[in-house]
Amino acid sequence: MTAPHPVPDTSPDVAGEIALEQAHVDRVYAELEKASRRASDVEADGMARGRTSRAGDVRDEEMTGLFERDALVFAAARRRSMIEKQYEGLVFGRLDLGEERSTAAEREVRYIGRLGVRDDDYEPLVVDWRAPAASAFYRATPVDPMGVVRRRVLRCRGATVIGAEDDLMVPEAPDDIVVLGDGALIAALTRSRGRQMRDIVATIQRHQDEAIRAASRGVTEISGGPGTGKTVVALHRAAYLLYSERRRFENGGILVVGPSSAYTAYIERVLPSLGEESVALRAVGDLVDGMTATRLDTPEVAAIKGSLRIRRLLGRLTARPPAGAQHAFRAFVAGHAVRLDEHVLRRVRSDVLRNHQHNLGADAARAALAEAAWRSVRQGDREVFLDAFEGSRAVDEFMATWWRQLDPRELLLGLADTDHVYAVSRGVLDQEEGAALAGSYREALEAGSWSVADAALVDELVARLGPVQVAEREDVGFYDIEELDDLSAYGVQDVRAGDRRVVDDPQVGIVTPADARDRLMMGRIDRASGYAHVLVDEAQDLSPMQWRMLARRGRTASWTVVGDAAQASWSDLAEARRARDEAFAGQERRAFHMDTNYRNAREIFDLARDVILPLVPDADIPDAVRETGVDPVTRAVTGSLATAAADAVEQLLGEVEGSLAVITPRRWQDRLAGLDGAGDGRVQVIDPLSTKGLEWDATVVVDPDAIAEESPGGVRVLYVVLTRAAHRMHVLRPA
Ligand SMILES: Nc1ncnc2c1ncn2[C@@H]1O[C@H](COP(=O)(O)OP(=O)(O)OP(=O)(O)O)[C@@H](O)[C@H]1O
Repeated sequence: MTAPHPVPDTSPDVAGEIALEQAHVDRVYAELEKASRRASDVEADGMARGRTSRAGDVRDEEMTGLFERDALVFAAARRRSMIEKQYEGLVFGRLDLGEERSTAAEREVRYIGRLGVRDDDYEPLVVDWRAPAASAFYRATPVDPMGVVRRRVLRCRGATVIGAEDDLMVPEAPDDIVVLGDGALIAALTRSRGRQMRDIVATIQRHQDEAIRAASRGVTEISGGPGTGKTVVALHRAAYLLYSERRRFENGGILVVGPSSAYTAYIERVLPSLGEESVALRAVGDLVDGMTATRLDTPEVAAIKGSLRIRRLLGRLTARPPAGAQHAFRAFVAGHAVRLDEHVLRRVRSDVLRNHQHNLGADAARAALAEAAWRSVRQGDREVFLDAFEGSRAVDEFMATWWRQLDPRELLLGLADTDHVYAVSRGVLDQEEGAALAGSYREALEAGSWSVADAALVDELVARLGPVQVAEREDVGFYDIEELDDLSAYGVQDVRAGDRRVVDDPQVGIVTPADARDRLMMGRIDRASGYAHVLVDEAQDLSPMQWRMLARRGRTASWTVVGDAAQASWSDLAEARRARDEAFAGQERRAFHMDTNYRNAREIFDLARDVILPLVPDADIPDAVRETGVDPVTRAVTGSLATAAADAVEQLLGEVEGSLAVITPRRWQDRLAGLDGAGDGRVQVIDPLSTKGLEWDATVVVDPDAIAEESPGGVRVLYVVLTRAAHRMHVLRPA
């Protein structure tokens, strides 16, 4: 395999060129040292300005001083932290610009780096890769050289230049120009992979750069087959947007959404390495604040929870009286016996819900109830009656259950009762589907964890119900505590108002999250906050309900949407497309297509292509540019699968330098779990769906037929699995 670390080149041409580059890089680092020291001084100075010898009130002018200080210290600390983070490989490119036959004196030299650095005379020593002056570094080609004679990619370790790779943009190099290396891209692609994705800032290709720098407004769609750089391009686009319109995107926020927490862990280093930390990275199961969902439902249940028809069921849940509410209202008010039957209460409820979200509608409901009560009496003075109604303890008690605050999670957990599901799903789900849905909530109650598909349902319910209103501390009075106390009869052991514990039974002690129901209801669910830009990766997998969840976060946002239909694990693509169109709310769209596979060696991708094409003839098949001369190994296993997998792992650990995955369907997971962490942590055992968006140097694919059978997207998920390896792949088929 190729060496993971570049070895210094020692030929005389190279040594001379590297010495020249080193001189410039040294100047840059010296300048940075100075800048870093200046930033520290500003920080120290700012802190000193904020110190005051007088305790007590702060005068206005002092306040202004403090704001200034905060702004100064913030800017200086940010600059210093950026400098520290981008120390490694700070300068990575050089352009020699001029006419084809120009002399050295006539040419302009421009260095490109992770951030811009200027000398004392404000002359640029390095141009930020995102600045317009850097764009020729990515866009110049021999057909359209854009004034570039030579583009050079520098390889550095720390502050030391150890190599360089050149591309000549003119047919013949001027005499004084030395051309080194075989091209930076292939060198980058052959390097081994780690556990986390790296940035590609030194080797972004022209077509990728066009997508990265596309206008910020509207919807930018990036499509392409496996390994075509869609994810990495989208992340560089986020960094570019922050650079080009920092105020808009930093204030409004950029949300990056991926399929799983394994994916967010995999990509989380890319943006910080580009100097950007103010981006929210979320897995689709973590989009609802206060809720974390990683468990996957069976494909049948995921299909029910993801499709739009579930909205009818959710609508019925929110329109019903809460569990425990009385069916009729009876009380003496102002000397009159009032009785409101179930059908009257139902009408009052539906009238109120027409104009109010349930959790925000308690006052309106109380007023409507008073009117209905008055209509049923119509004796005496109306105002006197309404006043008495308002002050009635019986009304308080009735309202406390009839219109209590509803937590969306409680409504979903109610679906663990199959009969309840049948009652609310008539005309929406058949019996089998209803039973499967109920089963999934019993599973949640056993496991104490939500499924990824539940997040979208909770979000939909929050939108219908409104956020749960928590009483202010001083509003939590005797009645509340008394009423909450009763819940202990139903197995509730700990109730909190805000962050205050109001039921505390010393016999029970502090309730730990080991209690599954408690764990499911932990934290406070809130309304979605909006973002200025939403970037969605693996968009082909989102269900219609998940698109609605995203739409709530992107009502005023521009979008970058990345995907490949052939890798979809969601079955009803047409319905998902409609929900997606709705989320974009008619904004202008621009599309970019990526057609070069930078990940897989050609030999590996050929195998994957032969699997997908017979079943999905219109799959978007990219060109794999790199060959290793080594075909993937396919073995029929007659003996123990665990032994065969261990053998494959051992062989591959010797052949590649970096990461390795054993990808196995659910049925073999337990038997292969022991391989996780082997090779000093280089080996990971992982299920097929969780491999979305990830890559390894080598993979062992276990039982491909079972992967296709078990997965909701069938062969499309197998296609994902077969396109995760960069350099080597073994496929094991139980005979
Ligand atoms: N210009 C480039 N220079 C160096 N490496 C690149 C370049 N473009 C892409 N790559 C590498 O190719 C690999 C695949 O990229 P990425 O994961 O973004 O592809 P993808 O299209 O999102 O794949 P998939 O759809 O299969 O998940 C990554 O290792 C990425 O760093």
